[in-house]
Amino acid sequence: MYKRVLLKLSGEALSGEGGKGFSEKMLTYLVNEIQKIHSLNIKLGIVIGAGNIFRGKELKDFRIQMADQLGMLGTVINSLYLKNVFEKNGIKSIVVSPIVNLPSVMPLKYDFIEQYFEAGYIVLFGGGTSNPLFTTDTAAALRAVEMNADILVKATKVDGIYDKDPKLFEDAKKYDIITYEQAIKEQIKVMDTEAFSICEKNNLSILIINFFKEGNLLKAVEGENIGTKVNY
Ligand SMILES: Nc1ncnc2c1ncn2[C@@H]1O[C@H](COP(=O)(O)OP(=O)(O)O)[C@@H](O)[C@H]1O
Ligand SMILES: O=c1ccn([C@@H]2O[C@H](COP(=O)(O)OP(=O)(O)O)[C@@H](O)[C@H]2O)c(=O)[nH]1
Repeated sequence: MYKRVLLKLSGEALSGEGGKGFSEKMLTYLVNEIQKIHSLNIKLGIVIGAGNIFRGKELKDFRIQMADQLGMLGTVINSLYLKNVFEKNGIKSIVVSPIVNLPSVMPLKYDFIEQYFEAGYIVLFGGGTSNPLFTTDTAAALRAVEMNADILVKATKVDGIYDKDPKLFEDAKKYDIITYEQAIKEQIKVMDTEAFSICEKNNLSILIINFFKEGNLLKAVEGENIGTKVNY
């Protein structure tokens, strides 16, 4: 079983696949999935995207630098939203972010983060990398290395990495394991090259799983053979 986990969730984990905003049904599902792993006493960090609010590249009339700042703020909104939902369900969490100064957002300080983990809090890392032109996949890689995670779990909408996009090609074949070298060479789109590269350089594996299949998150954390593992 993994003991220190960084979980990357798409903003769509809050809205449902392809949706915008927040869905009660999805939030209930998410809390149930998180509760299953939280009870295992693992140190859990979460990076949440903002696809349910803004993705920079979707804002066509904006300069990308501006659009991406909206996206980053969206990740803080989602983190705070999630903190409140967790609180209502008896799960302790704390939002940390380098990009905003709000009463419920703590600064990103390594020593404090360790203390939050020790005290049983889930740490929600908001604000992405704090730079435009990146995505929350890269932020997840960065925070995973910073929190010394033993796995980065990207919980997304496909069952793992395939030889081609499974949403477009019915005959796509799934890999159980793939190396970073292969993932980068084949330009696998399920995660950014920057994220692959950060994890490779820091000897951290990534596990890609389908978030929308009940029980998958628990299986992933328990080390079951699901999804696709990207190894260094
Ligand atoms: N080779 C591939 N294997 C798996 N998924 C792929 C591949 N190429 C493209 N994709 C697409 O990547 C998507 C997941 O990436 P992304 O949209 O960035 O997820 P998220 O919003 O969870 O960060 C999947 O929905 C899938 O359609
Ligand atoms: O380091 C970062 C992380 C995110 N973003 C912006 O925030 C948006 C939301 O993140 P992402 O697209 O990764 O969300 P997801 O698809 O995971 O919901 C991105 O599209 C970018 O516009 C950014 O500029 N820098």
